[in-house]
Amino acid sequence: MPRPIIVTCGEPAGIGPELAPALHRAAVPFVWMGDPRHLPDGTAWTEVTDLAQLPADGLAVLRHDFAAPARPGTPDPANAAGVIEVIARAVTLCRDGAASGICTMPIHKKALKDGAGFAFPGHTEFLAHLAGGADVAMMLASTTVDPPCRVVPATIHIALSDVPRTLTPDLLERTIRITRAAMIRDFGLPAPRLAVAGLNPHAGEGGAMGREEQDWISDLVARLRDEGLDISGPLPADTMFHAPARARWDAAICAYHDQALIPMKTLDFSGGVNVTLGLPFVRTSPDHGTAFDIAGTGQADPDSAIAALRMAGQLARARQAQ
Ligand SMILES: NC(=O)C1=CN([C@@H]2O[C@H](COP(=O)(O)OP(=O)(O)OC[C@H]3O[C@@H](n4cnc5c(N)ncnc54)[C@H](O)[C@@H]3O)[C@@H](O)[C@H]2O)C=CC1
Ligand SMILES: NCC(=O)COP(=O)(O)O
Repeated sequence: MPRPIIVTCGEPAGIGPELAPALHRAAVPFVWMGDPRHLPDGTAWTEVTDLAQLPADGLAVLRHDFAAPARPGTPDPANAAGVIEVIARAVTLCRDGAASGICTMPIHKKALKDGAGFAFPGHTEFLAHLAGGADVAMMLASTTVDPPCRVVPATIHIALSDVPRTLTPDLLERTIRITRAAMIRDFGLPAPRLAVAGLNPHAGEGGAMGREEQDWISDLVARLRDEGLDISGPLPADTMFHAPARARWDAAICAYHDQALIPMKTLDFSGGVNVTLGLPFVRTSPDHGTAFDIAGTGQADPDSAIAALRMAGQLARARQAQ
């Protein structure tokens, strides 16, 4: 049997735990790690201790006891440490070879900061840290639209006012190279076509609306193209995401979070998958967050989580075949 994917429980007060019973639809061997008290009432689950021996039926649970039960919509600071421990434990299982990847359910960053002093903006940076300081990038990938929309923000969880000084030539070049390597290694595209979004409206319109494109982004893209990369840009971001434009690239490297995530989530919110590129193990996640406003109401759509688990299985198989 292939090694399973670990599904981390995420924030117990969010929608993560209630998505677990639907995940079998991904048709990927997986184990859910968390506190069984946080699963929806009536969930059929079986505790596993050996990842090579999964039960034939019901939800396989790798137990991690938390300090407190969950109250949907209201995170308990006492549970913050457990959320973090589960992620770290999943990484250890991957690195030990017992699991083939991780699919994380959403965390609430502020709840973890307030409850346990979590010092990372999100999973992406925490996982990079656990991997010994890996150079990573965040990709959001659609799964149900054609042509696909795969976007990689070069800057991630920072204030918009900090973007221009944080987006350096070094950061953009590293993000482009991480993206290209992952498209080849993980997505099976030997010659990925990359597009780079401009920072400013109309990609600066020749300096009339901002200078970064003229001052350095164009030169960086030209240098990488001379090196042999199939790369275009800087492109005006407002006209690069409609279907005929997406048909010209396999992944778009964007300047900042919302420039990347708004088009992807608008096109495919229920099929969107968050993938961390550049890690030594596979990690995916649904594109949505903890959705406290609907947690515990039964309204949560499991499709993005199912797509994320399915993609984790695909990426893990691709790596195992290498
Ligand atoms: N991978 C992760 O751990 C992620 C964590 N987050 C975190 O989640 C928290 C809440 O973030 P928000 O910006 O409010 O985004 P959100 O995605 O949690 O919610 C935005 C809106 O979409 C709805 N929604 C989200 N997922 C849904 C689903 N599966 N089915 C039906 N409706 C759904 C919610 O009810 C809400 O109205 C924040 O702390 C954020 O940092 C956000 C994205 C990813
Ligand atoms: N907006 C995407 C997001 O918050 C996911 O962050 P991460 O937890 O995957 O780093």
